[in-house]
Amino acid sequence: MLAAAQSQGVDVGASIDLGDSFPDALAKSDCVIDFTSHHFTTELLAEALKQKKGLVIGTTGHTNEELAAIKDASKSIPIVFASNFSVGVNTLFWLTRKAAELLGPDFDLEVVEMHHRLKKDSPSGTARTLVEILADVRNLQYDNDCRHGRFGDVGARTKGEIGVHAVRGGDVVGDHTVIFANVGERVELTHKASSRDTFANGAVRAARWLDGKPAGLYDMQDVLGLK
Ligand SMILES: NC(=O)C1=CN([C@@H]2O[C@H](COP(=O)(O)OP(=O)(O)OC[C@H]3O[C@@H](n4cnc5c(N)ncnc54)[C@H](OP(=O)(O)O)[C@@H]3O)[C@@H](O)[C@H]2O)C=CC1
Ligand SMILES: O=C(O)C1=N[C@H](C(=O)O)C[C@H](O)C1
Repeated sequence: MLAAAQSQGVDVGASIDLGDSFPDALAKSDCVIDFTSHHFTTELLAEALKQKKGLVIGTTGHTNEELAAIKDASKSIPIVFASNFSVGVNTLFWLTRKAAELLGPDFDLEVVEMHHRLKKDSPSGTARTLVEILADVRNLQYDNDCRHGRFGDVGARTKGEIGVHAVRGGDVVGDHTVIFANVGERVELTHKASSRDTFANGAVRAARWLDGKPAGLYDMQDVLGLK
């Protein structure tokens, strides 16, 4: 993260003393860039609200309650919340919506993601966002209509399901493929990240963009002007 910030001309000199606690560090900061665990989200929101600081949240794997708390906090502070900070994946989000609209309801929808062996949450936040985009186009819902993998005598695929499959191994930075499959043809949209710097650079860009923004819930598409 520090290297990425430096590459964007941000002063990350070793002389900056952020103190020994999160509240101390936050008091000396303009905003927080959060890539931790969703278990930290409640504490993060409480302190940011107390100190009226903006947030850039990249952490994934939140519960519905934590997602609701982020939305609620954004009524008081500006928050950029993005499952993926890369320019490529945000373009994939845009392309996925367009392809789903153009290909229409006859195409079966499946999302496959692969990440390094240390990743704790599944499916990835990016895969979840992709499914949410597809669900939005099809008038489906992530919680009800997303099928997480298949095992056993589950029967034939139904039209109203969107499959999502999480593969884990090695040091894979992050691969995502959206499959649109019909009888006789299929379209696949794939993004592969090869360096984590792409996420760090995007998060620093989001933090700069956030400066001076009013309270609200923003995403990386807002930062990149893709909306
Ligand atoms: N939106 C995006 O573009 C991206 C999002 N991510 C997401 O970011 C998150 C972190 O991923 P990754 O960096 O691989 O994970 P790591 O486990 O490598 O790092 C997480 C860091 O957060 C710290 N941390 C965890 N829990 C807490 C807590 N409760 N309080 C304070 N610090 C905590 C850990 O400290 P310690 O080691 O001491 O436990 C560690 O330094 C994941 O949800 C991941 O999906 C990742 C990359 C890109
Ligand atoms: O944990 C990771 O590594 C990543 N997490 C994010 C996600 O869950 O989508 C983004 C990226 O794919 C890397």
